[in-house]
Amino acid sequence: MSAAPLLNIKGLTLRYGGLAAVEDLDLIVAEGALDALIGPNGAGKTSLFNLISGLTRQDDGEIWLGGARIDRLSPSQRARRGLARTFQNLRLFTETTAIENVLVGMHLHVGGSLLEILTRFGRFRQAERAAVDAARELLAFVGLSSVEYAPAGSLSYGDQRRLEIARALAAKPKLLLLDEPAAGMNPAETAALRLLLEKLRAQKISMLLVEHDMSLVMRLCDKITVLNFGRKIAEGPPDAVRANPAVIEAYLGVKGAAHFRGDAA
Ligand SMILES: Nc1ncnc2c1ncn2[C@@H]1O[C@H](COP(=O)(O)OP(=O)(O)OP(=O)(O)O)[C@@H](O)[C@H]1O
Repeated sequence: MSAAPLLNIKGLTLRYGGLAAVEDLDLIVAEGALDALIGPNGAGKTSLFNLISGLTRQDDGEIWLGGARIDRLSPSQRARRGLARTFQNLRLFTETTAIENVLVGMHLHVGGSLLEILTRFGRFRQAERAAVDAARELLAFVGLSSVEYAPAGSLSYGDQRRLEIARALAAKPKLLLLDEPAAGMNPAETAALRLLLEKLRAQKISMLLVEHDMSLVMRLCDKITVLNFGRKIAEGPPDAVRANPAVIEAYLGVKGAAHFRGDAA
């Protein structure tokens, strides 16, 4: 039995001149799913994340979230509808503390501008106490309790990635888009990330992740969609995708079929 679609993408197309970065793409993320989007460099993964989150506008097609069409909304309107994302290149406020970074992610719910939250100003003071408690809980959830008041930029790379996830979670998203969450992580950090994503799945947060770490993707995800040159070339559970000849061929020039065994390299 398949769950209702939370994200429903229909015929999505984005062109840069003569090049289709994303072409006639259909994609569904079901409620509660933990799905992955993979493909060789330049396949269109980041372009698709930018389209979903509203940083880029499509040339064709539709994006629906929770039964409402969102593809004409601004990024912040989409965020208010329950969409959150992390970025391939971290986008934390490095000079401010970990907890303040989470509080910034919460501003959709607490009310008030970034500046007002950071300066603890005016009528937001009352809401602030509850927000700080919630931010603490989120930091504990991702395993960062011990560094609440450390500047974000002083944290290890793996901790900064987890802080980005905490900040994204602060907006209470229905769907979390994770752009290469394991990039640059050591094996211990990747193992901790995997546990974190499993905890999020247990909390019924739907996730779509772009990830090059095949071991992580193969072990963790319900469904994998494979892009190549902007088009979907395969989709299905990990076992089916890793055995798919079109997928192996798409990666052959990159790292070869061994890429898909899901073994730690
Ligand atoms: N702003 C842009 N202008 C022109 N072409 C672009 C632009 N952004 C992306 N592209 C092209 O669109 C295609 C898809 O790029 P995209 O970055 O989405 O791929 P990707 O799958 O995320 O790659 P990677 O794994 O390297 O991050 C590529 O051919 C890329 O060169």
